[in-house]
Amino acid sequence: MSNNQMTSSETEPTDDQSAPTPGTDTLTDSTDAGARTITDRTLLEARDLSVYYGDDRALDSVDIEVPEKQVTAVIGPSGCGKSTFLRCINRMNDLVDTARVDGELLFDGKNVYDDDVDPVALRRKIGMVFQSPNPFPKSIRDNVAYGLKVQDKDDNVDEKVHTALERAALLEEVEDQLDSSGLDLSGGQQQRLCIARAIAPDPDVILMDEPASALDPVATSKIEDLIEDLAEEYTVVIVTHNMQQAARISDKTAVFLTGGELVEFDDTSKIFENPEHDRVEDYITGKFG
Ligand SMILES: Nc1ncnc2c1ncn2[C@@H]1O[C@H](COP(=O)(O)OP(=O)(O)OP(=O)(O)O)[C@@H](O)[C@H]1O
Repeated sequence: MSNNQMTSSETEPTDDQSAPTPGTDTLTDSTDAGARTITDRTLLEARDLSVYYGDDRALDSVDIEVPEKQVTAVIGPSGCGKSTFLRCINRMNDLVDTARVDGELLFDGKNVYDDDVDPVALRRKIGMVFQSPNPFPKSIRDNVAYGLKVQDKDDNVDEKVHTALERAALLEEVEDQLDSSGLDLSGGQQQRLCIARAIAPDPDVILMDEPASALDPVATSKIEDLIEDLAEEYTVVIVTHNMQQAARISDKTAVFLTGGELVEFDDTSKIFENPEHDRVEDYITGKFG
C-alpha cells in the first residue's frame, strides 16, 4: 500500500493544539448538549482555493476560516463541490489522478500542500468518516485499535479502545461483545464504530461526509447528538444534504452553490434566519437545489 492509499481513519495522537490562542474571544454556549467553551481561533483556513478535475473546475477561489472545536456544516446543491472541499482538507483529493489544487489550505497556520507535508501524517491529524459505514471485517476491538496499532501506538490499547467507544456513544451497547465482528452491528452502530475508529488516536479534526444519510431516523438522531458532543474535543466539518440537520447541529454554516463557489459563510443562525445573499435564501427556502 502506498502512503497515499492509507485511509484517513488511520490517525495517531498528536501534539496538543487545543489550547486557545491568548486574546481570542471565549464564549459560553449553553445548548441542550450542555455548556461548552467556544473559541473563535481559526484552525483551518482556505485561501483562494480552487480545485480542478482535468479541465473542469469543481471549487472556485474559496476563502474560509473554520474555527476550532465547533461544528461547521457545508451545504449546497448536488455537484457544487462540498465533498471536494472536504477532501481537500486532508488531501484525500491526492488519490484522484486528475485532481489539481490551486491556492492554500492552512491547518494550524501550515499549508497542507507544502512540499514538506506528508499526507499520511496529515490524515492522522485530520480523520474522516464517510457516508456509508465501512468497518473492517474485524472485531469491534480491532476496528477501533487499528489506527493505533498501525502507528505503533499500541501501549494501553484496551484503555484507548474503551475511551474511543465511550466518546462515540457506543460503549454501553458493545461492552460485552468487543470480540464480535464489527460487521454484525446495526448500520447506526457501525457508523459510531467508524467514528470511534477515527477518534481513537485523538486527531484534531474530524471530517464527515454525510455521515447519517444511510441511517434511519433513530440512528441519525444518535449521530447528531454525538456530533454535538464531539465538538467539545474536536473541530468537526460535516457535509450534509439535510438542511434541518445543519441547522440543528452546526455552529457555522458554509453555503456552496453551483460552480464550486462559496457564497456565504456565517453563524448557522444567521444563515438560516437572515442570510445576506438572495441566492442563499432561495436555496435555504427550497426554491432550487
Ligand atoms: N473524481 C472525480 N473526477 C472528476 N470529476 C469529479 C470527481 N469528483 C467530483 N467531480 C466533479 O466535481 C464537481 C463537484 O463534485 P462534488 O462531489 O465535490 O460535489 P458535491 O457537492 O459533494 O455533490 P453531491 O452533493 O452530489 O455529493 C462535480 O461536477 C463532480 O462531477
